[in-house]
Amino acid sequence: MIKVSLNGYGTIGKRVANAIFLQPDMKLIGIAKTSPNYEALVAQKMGYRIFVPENSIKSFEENGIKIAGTIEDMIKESDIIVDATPNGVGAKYKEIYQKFSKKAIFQGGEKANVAEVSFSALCNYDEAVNKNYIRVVSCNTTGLLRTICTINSISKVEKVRATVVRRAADPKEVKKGPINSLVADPVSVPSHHAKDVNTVLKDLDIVSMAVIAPTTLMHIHLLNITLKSQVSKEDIINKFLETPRIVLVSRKSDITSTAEIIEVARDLGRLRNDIPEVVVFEDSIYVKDHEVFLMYGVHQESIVVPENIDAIRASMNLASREESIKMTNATLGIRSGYLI
Ligand SMILES: NC(=O)C1=CN([C@@H]2O[C@H](COP(=O)(O)OP(=O)(O)OC[C@H]3O[C@@H](n4cnc5c(N)ncnc54)[C@H](O)[C@@H]3O)[C@@H](O)[C@H]2O)C=CC1
Ligand SMILES: O=C(OP(=O)(O)O)[C@H](O)COP(=O)(O)O
Repeated sequence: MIKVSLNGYGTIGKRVANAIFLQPDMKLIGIAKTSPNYEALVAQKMGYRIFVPENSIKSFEENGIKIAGTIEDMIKESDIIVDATPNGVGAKYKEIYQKFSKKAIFQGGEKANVAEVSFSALCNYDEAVNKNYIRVVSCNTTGLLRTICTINSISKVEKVRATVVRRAADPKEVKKGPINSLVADPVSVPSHHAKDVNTVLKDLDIVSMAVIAPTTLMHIHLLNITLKSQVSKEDIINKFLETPRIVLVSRKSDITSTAEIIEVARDLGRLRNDIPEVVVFEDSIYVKDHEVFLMYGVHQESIVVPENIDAIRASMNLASREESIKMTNATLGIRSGYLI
């Protein structure tokens, strides 16, 4: 059993901790938090061991939270740490991981150079095998890479033009906006998403533009992909249907929005309404000569969760790409085919 700990128990961290807990080849050592807020109280209720900075022990204990030790204690006890702390904080923690010769998985908010490799399981699992420091790319980049690498397996992708409609905030974030505007973010082109895709697919011709929309549920991507050879709409649909971590919504289900996708997750009783799969609108797939157009939704809070689990296996060389993806999907209930 590989000993794994989770530093930064927020939107991503709480989901990855739960996923680690469910893996048959991993043991969750504990989670680290800095503030004794509701997330720490829930973690305690879940039965996780909680580690905190030395100077915060008193404030946690005053809030009725039992402490298992300091964050350094947790790091020392682990073989590998998943760092899901806020953007830039992971890079500071890297010094501590290095000090104790521990491997670490970072998130997409960190700069690419924090790690030896940026990671997307379907695209470059093998490149990450045995690496000490791996960065799971951001939610939007994970959605882009999963889709592009899948289409590339039926015909070589020569060019991608992507428009990313970003959710403004996660549902729990009370201070973020906008509430009454679409914001070009970044206003400059290309947005950082194309650059981030190039950390994995280094030679791909990709340009992305992004706007932020006042919604919390999901991102939506509008893609225009140029292929080397023409493929049919059916070829693409069939490939998506057999690909793990991609699901389709069809005209039959009458789903045309992120709200309805999340409602299906609620109705299915999925934990936290999570949909780690890329959700492709089947009717948006359109082929014109060598060009493919499509739209899909990305559930920002959960799409990177299976990638983190596979990144741990790659780093520890625990399983092949196929074995790891299969085990992760089975334990987390991640599907292929139609969402409903
Ligand atoms: N929220 C999202 O939609 C996605 C976020 N990411 C990336 O995941 C990373 C984490 O983002 P979120 O989970 O959204 O952030 P978050 O703010 O929800 O969670 C961060 C957690 O880290 C804790 N923390 C803060 N400083 C700390 C420290 N010094 N030591 C230990 N814990 C500390 C906070 O208390 C909080 O619980 C970022 O790199 C982000 O870019 C990636 C994909 C999607
Ligand atoms: O990494 C993300 O988005 P991004 O790929 O658009 O930068 C996550 O959704 C976090 O974005 P945030 O920095 O707006 O919280």
